[in-house]
Amino acid sequence: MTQRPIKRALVSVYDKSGLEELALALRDAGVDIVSTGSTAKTIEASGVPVTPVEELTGFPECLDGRVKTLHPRVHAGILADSRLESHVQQLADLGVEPFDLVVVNLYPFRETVASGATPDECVEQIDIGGPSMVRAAAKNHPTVAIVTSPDAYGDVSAALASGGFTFEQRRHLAAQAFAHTASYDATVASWFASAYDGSEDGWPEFVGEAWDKSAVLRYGENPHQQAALYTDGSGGLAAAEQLHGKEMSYNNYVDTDAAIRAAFDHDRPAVAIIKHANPCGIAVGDDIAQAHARAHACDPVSAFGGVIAANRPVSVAMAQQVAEVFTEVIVAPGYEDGAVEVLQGKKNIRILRADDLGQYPPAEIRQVSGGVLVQMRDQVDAVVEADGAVTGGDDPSTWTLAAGEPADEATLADLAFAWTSVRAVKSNAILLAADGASVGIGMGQVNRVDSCRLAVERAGEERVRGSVAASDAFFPFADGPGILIEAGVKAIVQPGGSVRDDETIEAAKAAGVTMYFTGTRHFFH
Ligand SMILES: NC(=O)c1ncn([C@@H]2O[C@H](COP(=O)(O)O)[C@@H](O)[C@H]2O)c1NC=O
Repeated sequence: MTQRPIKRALVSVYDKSGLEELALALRDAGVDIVSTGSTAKTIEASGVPVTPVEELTGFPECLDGRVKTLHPRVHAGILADSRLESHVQQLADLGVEPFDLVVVNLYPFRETVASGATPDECVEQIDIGGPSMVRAAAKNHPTVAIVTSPDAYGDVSAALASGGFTFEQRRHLAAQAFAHTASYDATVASWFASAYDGSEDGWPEFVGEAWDKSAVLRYGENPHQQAALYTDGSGGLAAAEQLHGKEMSYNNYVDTDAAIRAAFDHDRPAVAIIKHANPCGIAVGDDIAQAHARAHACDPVSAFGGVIAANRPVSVAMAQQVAEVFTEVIVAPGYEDGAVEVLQGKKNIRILRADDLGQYPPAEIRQVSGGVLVQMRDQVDAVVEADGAVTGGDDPSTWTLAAGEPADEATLADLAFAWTSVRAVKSNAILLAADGASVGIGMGQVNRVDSCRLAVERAGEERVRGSVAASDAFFPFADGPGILIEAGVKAIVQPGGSVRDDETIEAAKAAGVTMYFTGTRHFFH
């Protein structure tokens, strides 16, 4: 279908950015502007003639702005289908002039909720008239162009210069507009559902999420799968700034998220190196370079082509270490002067930065066929401070000594580190640690005894002796601990709770190995 010239526009925007430029462009193109309250005042102040909407409706804006544009003279002007002679005739009979362009953006409901406003203040920010106009204009896209974002004002100027939006452009704008109101309503409905639905089980009857496309990825997990990245606008990895390197792939995102999860569990400077969503090294250190060196030493073979997360700004010393190893991605809250330049020496490394890494919403969602599972996120409360002190719900002071002598301070700090770190390893997970660094990790096995074997084998005879072990869940049999004990592990931390705990405790006692029960497990599938 052909272009439709823009002769009359309705403008009603909460976000006034770019409004003056838009108004000037409309005026220069000879477009009549009708507008609401403070939008009209802003337009007028820029010297552009504007008709207040009250003049059109013959009705004053009232109820603190709850009623401004909710009027047949507005909505008939938006909804008349210019292709239908009957609509054109009816407008003429009613003395209503049609609109060709509607520019609306909505009250900031999400931002108001996030600001900690009272329920009444949040409810007042639910836009009613705005979405009505947006939906009406989007429905009538064969006639009307709908613009919901200041980002599209440049397109309006271009359309004015070229004789109007084409049908395809109006249809595209309509799709954007319906996505905008759907996202807005999902936010409002989720807020109501979680704040007021009154379910006795504590779970809202409705969960709504809206994501906006942020990037088309080269492919998905495999080259034959198409993929894209969508964001919820809350920041995090999906919004991280890329400072260097090739574009992020689907697998890069998955692995980088796993790396962030692993590194940001620790309070001390920490580095996690991930391959295929599992850590091949996690370590804390006095500084970030030391943490990286220790994490890398855990499994240098697997660290090749890995994804690295640091929970502190990357120093030049760390960057120099990283630059020696082929690395897919590095992500950190910042980079000290000169560190990026050192890393850039590697052409392909993707360098990411974000201020808010490690902050996840309290609930997480996983898709299954026909639905989604929603659970509260597994949190780690055990925090190892620089002086080795541990605080929080996974605090060793809450653990039960099940076998052997109480651990000395250094051993207890290592157990706490291992316990915190094993949370980031896919189940069944066994993590061996020494001096604040993993030395052997057994991950993702379908039985715990194989994970023990793998961890011991990865650590090697020398490093396993005198190390400590953490198991993400209880040992169902004494065979797993038997492998760890025989290899020379000096202390073990595990949740406990198996019907055969006695056998495991006996094995530890017999070998003089310290064993703690945490009472908490950290499965990660
Ligand atoms: N109630 C109405 O009739 C109504 N019509 C438009 N609005 C909103 O009012 C805002 C613009 O108002 P103002 O021009 O006064 O700043 C826009 O965000 C628009 O979405 C309305 N406000 C809320 O529903």
